[in-house]
Amino acid sequence: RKNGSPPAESHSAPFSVWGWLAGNVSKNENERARGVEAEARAKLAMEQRSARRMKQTSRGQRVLKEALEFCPHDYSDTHGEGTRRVLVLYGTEYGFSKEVARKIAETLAERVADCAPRVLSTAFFNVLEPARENVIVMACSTTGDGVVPNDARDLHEAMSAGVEEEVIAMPSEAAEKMADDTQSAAPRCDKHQANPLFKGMSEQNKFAVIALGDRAYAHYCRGGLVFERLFRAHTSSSPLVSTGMINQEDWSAIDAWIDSLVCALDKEPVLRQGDDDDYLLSSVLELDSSSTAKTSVSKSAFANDNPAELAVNYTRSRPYIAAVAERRMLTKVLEHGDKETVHIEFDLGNSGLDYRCGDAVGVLPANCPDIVTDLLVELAANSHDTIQMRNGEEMSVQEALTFHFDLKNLKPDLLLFIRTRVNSTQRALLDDLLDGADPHGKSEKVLSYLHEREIGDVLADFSSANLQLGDLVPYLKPLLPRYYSISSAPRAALDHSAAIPTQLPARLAATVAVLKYETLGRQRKGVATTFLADRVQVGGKVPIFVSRNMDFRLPASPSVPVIMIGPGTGVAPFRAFLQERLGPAPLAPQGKSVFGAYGSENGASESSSATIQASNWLFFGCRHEARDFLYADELLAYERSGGLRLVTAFSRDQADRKVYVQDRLKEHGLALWKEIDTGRAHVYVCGDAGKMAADVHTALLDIFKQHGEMSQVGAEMYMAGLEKEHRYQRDVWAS
Ligand SMILES: Cc1cc2nc3c(=O)[nH]c(=O)nc-3n(C[C@H](O)[C@H](O)[C@H](O)COP(=O)(O)O)c2cc1C
Repeated sequence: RKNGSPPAESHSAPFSVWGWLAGNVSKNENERARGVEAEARAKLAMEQRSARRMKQTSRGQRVLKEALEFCPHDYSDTHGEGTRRVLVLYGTEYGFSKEVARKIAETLAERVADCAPRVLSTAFFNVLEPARENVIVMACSTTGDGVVPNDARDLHEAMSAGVEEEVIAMPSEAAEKMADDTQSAAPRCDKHQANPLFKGMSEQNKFAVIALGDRAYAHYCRGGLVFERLFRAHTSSSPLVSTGMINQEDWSAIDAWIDSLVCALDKEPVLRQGDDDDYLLSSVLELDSSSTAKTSVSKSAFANDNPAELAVNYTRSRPYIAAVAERRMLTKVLEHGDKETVHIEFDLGNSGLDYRCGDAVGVLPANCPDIVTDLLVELAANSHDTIQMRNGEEMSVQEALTFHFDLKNLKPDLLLFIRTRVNSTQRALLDDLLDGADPHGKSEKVLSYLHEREIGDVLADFSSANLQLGDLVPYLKPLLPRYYSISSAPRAALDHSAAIPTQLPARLAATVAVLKYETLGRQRKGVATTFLADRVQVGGKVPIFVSRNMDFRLPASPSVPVIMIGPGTGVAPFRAFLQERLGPAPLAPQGKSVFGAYGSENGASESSSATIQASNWLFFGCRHEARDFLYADELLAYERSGGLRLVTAFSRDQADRKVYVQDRLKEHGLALWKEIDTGRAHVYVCGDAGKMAADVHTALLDIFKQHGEMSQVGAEMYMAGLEKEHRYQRDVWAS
């Protein structure tokens, strides 16, 4: 700092020694004080660093220990000669792959001789020494638009070093074909360039992959398939068994794949490890005995973690309990069937919870008290009774049913269990229902029966079973977090925006379409959406955390044009994008109606080209301008200010035909083509992964064909090029 000027921040720092001294002491004293201040600052920084390190290390230790607790084996028996070291790694976004990994480990421990399976999250891959594992089994899901889950990203990056790029970016169909063929050639991996962690891997290190996904998505099981190819590259060999590709939660297919793995391992010669120590076990044992925060984990497991991130890294198991700061309805319900969508804002207080535009918020919901009460009555249970959870923890029945169990999405094997408890009349009914079902009780008939029912309905149908809650626990799924695209820009982004007059409070907003429907003559409610829209009050608390979405990011330069396509709640991340680029919407003074107040005369609004200076283009669609035009006032205000080019498609506002965003895209085909090809625009799509995303994709290809004069293949290659340059990004979900 020149001229001894005080550090800029001391003016605003509430307890700054400097700020206090400056107004009260002479020049000499000032200088001495500055020295004291500098010393105090250095000491504080050191203390903070050491506190962060403690937090970082103890968090790492706890998680590693938690992860390894899934090991069904007694380690002490498994170090002898002939024991196979099997590591089951999982990469998960929503927890299903972890469940599958656990089942794999349990089965292998039970059915394969000389096998010591352990389970570990991919998030902790850097404690691994992959070359010292006899077998690595990987269970990995796919998220976003065909990418690996967040917790597997670092592993993906580390394994990708030195591997030819085409292998990593291989299209799904080719990858699927390869996955089916255990003999196809291994992709090339340059061992000199490889990450040191994987350098020692060879064909001695066997591997197998099970990819969890959903056929509704364009890139089916791509996350697992990418890892399969990376393992092929590093070991220069093929998987032990064909890669499993699992659609949704198909446990029969999972069991069949595990069976094939058991057979393959039975046939494999038992290899003895050169060393008897299990390095992973040693790490955990060391953790057990370490009372201080020494970095005992081999290879400094958490060296890559960014301490700043760790300090504010709330997760689904350690969420931030946020207060609801604001909630408002974004739609008007005029008749039965109209959509209900709410805007909800969480106060982030001093949490330090950090997010970026494009990220999603994970919400841990609570079940509706009516369902819980009905179930307590059905089970003749007292809410204060206690119950033992799967992890051994005891809690009240009320708490377990409210926060921990999914009471709506039921597993088919629940019916198989109930069948063992009912009287003969009800057993005959169940036999009929289960006729033709697989060993897990799954069939089309069973799924459609369960689809219409919640747990209380099933228990009422088979009341003679006389069940206790404890009986049901193994058959109930855990209540999972729900994810919503964040519809606000973080304060940090807004602070940098020229348009912000004052600092805004740290908040996080979500846009939630409320799910209400009827089955069997009863009103049903979506768990999380009605929790957020109806049950939690302003000021009430909600556990939240952030789910990163690295594949949905604004270009670094604010001058790069963006084309945003987001019908319905798909507009959520684009509201955040607009806030980041333009500042909060320049709303008109209070008193204007939210709906249609600024719309153009013919109902569909579009800015006149004379006023457009913006490189922000938004295609929004909904049913009716007057009912579900989300954030109409804000979007139209941006448009009026010249910051946004807005194109709307109100599908049901014209009697003769329905108009969707893809139709509007085609109407603006030439201008879009110029913006993409000449302007180097980035294109974003958010919303329904099924019909909307596919139709928009086709519309874009048609535009490339027509205005770029390309063939179908040429247009597809052009699109692939955009994707590779991250200029075509999608945040889509299957409804
Ligand atoms: C937002 C979202 C995006 C998804 N994207 C894909 C995808 O691109 N391809 C796919 O096969 N499955 C996709 N899925 C389905 C998941 O992979 C599937 O539900 C899996 O069982 C989840 O496992 P996990 O809980 O371990 O993450 C997606 C699911 C969600 C919620």
